[in-house]
Amino acid sequence: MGVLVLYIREVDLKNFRNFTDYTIYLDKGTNIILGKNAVGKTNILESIYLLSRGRSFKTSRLSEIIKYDEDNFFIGIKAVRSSGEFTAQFGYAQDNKKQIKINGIEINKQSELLGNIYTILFLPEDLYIVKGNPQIRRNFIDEALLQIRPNYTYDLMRYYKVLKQRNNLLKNIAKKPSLRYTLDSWDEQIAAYGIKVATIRARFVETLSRAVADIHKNLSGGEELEIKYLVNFGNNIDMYRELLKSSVEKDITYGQTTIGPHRDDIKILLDGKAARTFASQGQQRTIALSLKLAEIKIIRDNIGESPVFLLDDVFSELDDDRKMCVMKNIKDIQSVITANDIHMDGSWNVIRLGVI
Ligand SMILES: Nc1ncnc2c1ncn2[C@@H]1O[C@H](COP(=O)(O)OP(=O)(O)OP(=O)(O)O)[C@@H](O)[C@H]1O
Repeated sequence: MGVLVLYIREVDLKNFRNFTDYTIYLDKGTNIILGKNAVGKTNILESIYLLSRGRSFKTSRLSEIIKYDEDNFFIGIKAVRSSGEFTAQFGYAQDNKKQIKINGIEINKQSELLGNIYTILFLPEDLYIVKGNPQIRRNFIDEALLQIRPNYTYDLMRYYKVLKQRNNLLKNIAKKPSLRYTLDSWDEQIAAYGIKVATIRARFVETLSRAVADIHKNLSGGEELEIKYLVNFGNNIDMYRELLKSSVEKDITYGQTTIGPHRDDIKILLDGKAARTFASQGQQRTIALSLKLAEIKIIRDNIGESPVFLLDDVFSELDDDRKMCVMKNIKDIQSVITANDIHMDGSWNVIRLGVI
């Protein structure tokens, strides 16, 4: 892992979404991108995220990002890091060609891009980490782990691969019961990988729960937040194997494995009550924000420097006290915040897009 980027100072965009040729200059601290709807504020966050993670949070098709009627896009980032200037460039042409350069040198594997610029993204829909279904919470944990512990990708991929194979076999057994004897070997594998995934997730949720409690108390003016990883298959491999065995008839009927970490959940408790059903929309948004801030703290503790915090439309539904508290909490890290307007005084860098 290279030296971590301390802060981004410039983003150059060419034919990127609605920008033909645009440069944005950022400060080390809080940056607020102001503008009316559809001027391209979120697109700027998307460009930074793309250079950090190698993919967009809006689309899986890079061709969609190219400005209409053009045939390629380019993003260039200049950053200041302890060892000097750092540059990263990402070019993509219509014919599916990517060109990625770090400090002017072309890299062949996209994975080499990762671990240079760390970002944490907050989107309005992150409210659904609290409010939505368990899959959204699992995704949040998995995404967080991928930045902190890149090898986790392999554990997760192996688990999902075996799960898919077991599910296919369950469907085949329904048609041809004599295949049933082959289940045992899959159960062994699925239990081994499943325990690994759940253990890594549970450990991370414990760390997250410790980190988020103080942050949330501070943001909310005293509310107690607690999160717990809920395993649906017991806490050891023997119990897991037993449960796989005892649910086999149900699994064959549904053609799906009903036990395992792909069904786990993360319980979020606000003052001891389930935040999913009990908390208000503003409280849920504050919880989501606290979780992201806790993620930043964990990355900082692990890596030694803070990620860049990208916040899309964070102020909607937060009252003035909570807004001020958010600004106070992020003042020591680099952040890029989009907003339609801002009615607060502070020493931040304001970038106005379009005519407002
Ligand atoms: N490939 C593209 N080429 C040109 N323009 C595009 C492309 N993709 C998206 N756009 C334009 O980008 C604009 C949306 O930008 P963005 O989502 O960043 O807006 P925003 O400023 O965040 O708005 P809001 O305040 O409503 O969230 C839309 O007008 C859309 O038409």
